[in-house]
Amino acid sequence: MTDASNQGGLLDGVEAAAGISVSGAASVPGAADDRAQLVQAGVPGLLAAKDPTLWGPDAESEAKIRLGWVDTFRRSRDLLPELAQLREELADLTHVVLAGMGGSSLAPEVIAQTLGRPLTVLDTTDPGQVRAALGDRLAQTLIVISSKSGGTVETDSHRRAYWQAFKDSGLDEAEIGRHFVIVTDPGSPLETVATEMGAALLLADPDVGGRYSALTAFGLVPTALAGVDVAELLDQAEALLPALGQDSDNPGLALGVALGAAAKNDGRDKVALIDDGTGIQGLGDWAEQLLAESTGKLGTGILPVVVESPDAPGASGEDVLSVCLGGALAPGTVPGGGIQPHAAVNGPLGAQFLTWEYATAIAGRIIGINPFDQPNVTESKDNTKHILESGLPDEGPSVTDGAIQIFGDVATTVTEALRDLVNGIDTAGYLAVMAYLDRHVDADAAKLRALLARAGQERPVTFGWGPRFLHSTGQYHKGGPQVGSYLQITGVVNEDLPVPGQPYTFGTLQAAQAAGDRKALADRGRPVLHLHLIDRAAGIAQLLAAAKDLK
Ligand SMILES: O=P(O)(O)OC[C@H]1O[C@H](O)[C@H](O)[C@@H](O)[C@@H]1O
Repeated sequence: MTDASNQGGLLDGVEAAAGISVSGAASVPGAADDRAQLVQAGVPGLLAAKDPTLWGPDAESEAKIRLGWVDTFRRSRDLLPELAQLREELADLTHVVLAGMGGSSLAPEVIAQTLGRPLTVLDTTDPGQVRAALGDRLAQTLIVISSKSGGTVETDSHRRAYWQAFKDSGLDEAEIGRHFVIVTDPGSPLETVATEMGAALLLADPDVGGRYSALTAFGLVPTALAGVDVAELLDQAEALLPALGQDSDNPGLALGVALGAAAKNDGRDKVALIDDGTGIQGLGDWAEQLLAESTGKLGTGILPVVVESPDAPGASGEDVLSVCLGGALAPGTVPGGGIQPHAAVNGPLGAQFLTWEYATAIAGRIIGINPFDQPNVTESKDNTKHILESGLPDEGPSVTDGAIQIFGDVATTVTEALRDLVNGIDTAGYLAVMAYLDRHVDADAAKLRALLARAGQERPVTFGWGPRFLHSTGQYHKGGPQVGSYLQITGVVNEDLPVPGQPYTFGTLQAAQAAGDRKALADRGRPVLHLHLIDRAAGIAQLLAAAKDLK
């Protein structure tokens, strides 16, 4: 392993096109050779032309129906007139809520946050968070139900809860239908449901997988309804496409080679996605799903680690490729205040989406996996289904320390349990913090990531809200290298919420999701510490204090 960090103010080698620049990527050891091989095989041009053979015969049938993202911006333009009309017809519904998991909500969240339009994103089963959304400006709410498969349990539960809430508010069925917009793939069960509900229906590009769907109806419908000028994003992607077919001046190729070569040749199989603070908000969370689900399989993969800022713990490390991402810096510049990254990706959001998608497909070819499947995602879902049918596991805490119950015979205090977990992280491993909590009310729980990274002997630490991360890093945890340690945090539910028409509540569903994933991880023999907060605010404060104490 060599130190590819750059100590100067500028990163070596800038590759730029259509406003997007990738700097520094060429300095990754082995990158030049990997790139030469790709160029010799004609890969840049073939990928831009959607050749499904690039990942080998096993991946070919899937790749055939999953490369639409390359030029989906063309087909997405067909949505624009309908979206403009819908926005006009529904102008009185000023509070736009999006219910969707993983690829059906991560891109719209980045788009809305970055372009400054309000969008409430519901990607949780936490009863408090769902209840708060339902209670917020219901009469003015337009709820977008987004699901590619049409069968995702969280999203179906949100649909049911909103329908019931509108009903309880005194609306008749025709009036309720007007508050719903459905986004799904042609032929999905949700398409039929939309018709039955009398909801507006917008169909997505079926040749694009969920995590590559930023510039399809999944990214565009909720954000356009929230007031974003989405045509601009499509223009930015369109401007980039010609460069993606080239062997040089191709930012997507530069980034993909850097990601793949760092993992394959340089032992840097974790990538820190560092928000450079220049205006694109949440892109790391979106790229996290793209990289984790696309590469984390067959015991290999690239672990994305979303890092809050360049000076946050975990932005660098001996097995970490440090990549700054943002919108406003000039090519070759890096943000001040923190580490010098290996690479920086600057440029407009529409082009960022396409660059990262292309780069992920290139990295997938270099590390030898199919970047379009997610073979292990169903495992936790199946466990959850089974638990919902047979009941939650009958287990009690081994000890209660203050506001926190500790499960498993691991330690007598939270500090001790955390210390043991952190000290036990594998040499090449990582710690994943998985919080099944309300990401607004319990937002402070996310501070654990940096605190544990500081205490974690230079090991990468990721943070995910459950069940949202199950649709993102969850695939990597189960399909990637088996070197993870896991901290699962659950919390008391003071006021549960039924899922209308189902025999379970949101609280039970959330607990079953946590238990299902715990089982999937424990079955692999990985260390899983389960802490349950019997008072959420006090428990989070206690956890943060304990994590601070570790150093
Ligand atoms: O859009 P949906 O079909 O509801 O899927 C939402 C998410 O579900 C699964 O977890 C997939 O692994 C994700 O890639 C997907 O984004």
